[in-house]
Amino acid sequence: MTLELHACTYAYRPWTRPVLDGLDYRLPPGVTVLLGPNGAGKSTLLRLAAGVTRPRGGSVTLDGTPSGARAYRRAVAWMPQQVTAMTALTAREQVAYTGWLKGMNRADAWAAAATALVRVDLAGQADTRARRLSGGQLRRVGVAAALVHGARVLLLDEPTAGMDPRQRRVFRDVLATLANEVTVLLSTHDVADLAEESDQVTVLETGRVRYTGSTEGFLAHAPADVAPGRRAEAAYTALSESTA
Ligand SMILES: Nc1ncnc2c1ncn2[C@@H]1O[C@H](COP(=O)(O)OP(=O)(O)OP(=O)(O)O)[C@@H](O)[C@H]1O
Repeated sequence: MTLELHACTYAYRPWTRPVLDGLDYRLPPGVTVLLGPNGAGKSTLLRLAAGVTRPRGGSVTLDGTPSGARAYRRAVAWMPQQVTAMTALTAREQVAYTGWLKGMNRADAWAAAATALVRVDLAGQADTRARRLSGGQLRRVGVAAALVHGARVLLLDEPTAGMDPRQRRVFRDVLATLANEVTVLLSTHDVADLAEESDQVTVLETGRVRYTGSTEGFLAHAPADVAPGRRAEAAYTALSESTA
């Protein structure tokens, strides 16, 4: 299962400097955490990988299937940075609707939505209108929607933003169970929280891959005397401060 961006260029406006300029990126199996400062291009990369945005140049493929294809859309799930509550729908309806949009029949989508909500610890709110949920709960609806149709690649844009510590823990547990099933790329600013639990780390800076490789290799950038719980942050800082 190889998701690949090849020579991808993307600018939000034709006259502005591209956010990504000829980017080559290959997503390895397992869980990869995508780090980088504000504006580095993480969301843009995720949107291109999700096929919701088309590159101006280059290609995005999954085992050779182009991102515009229906098979690609079924295989890849994307959770946007802003999860929007669908007015009038309950949490379960919103998740089921995503499954239906991805090609599931209504009955399967309805059943899978319940299972996905259990996985993100939101079964108790299944019948609550999505617009009444808190920001953190709504993000969990977004995670459930990404899980509902059995995608093989999950692209999650800051999934833990706004979650309280308990919900972060739930999310990390979900991630641990997913690790053997699917390929995950998730962006986060919670360096300490997630980077040490991932298989790989990618650091993006001004649209360029500053580091991509094993989490172990990433952590090795931390100074030797750093306490174990602080290694990810220290490694990230060291990488950001070193010259390219
Ligand atoms: N809709 C848009 N229109 C114009 N420019 C945009 C738009 N979305 C993003 N950009 C610009 O593209 C660049 C990359 O943004 P992007 O959201 O991909 O970065 P990011 O790494 O996800 O940042 P953050 O950590 O703040 O979410 C930034 O300079 C941003 O201002």
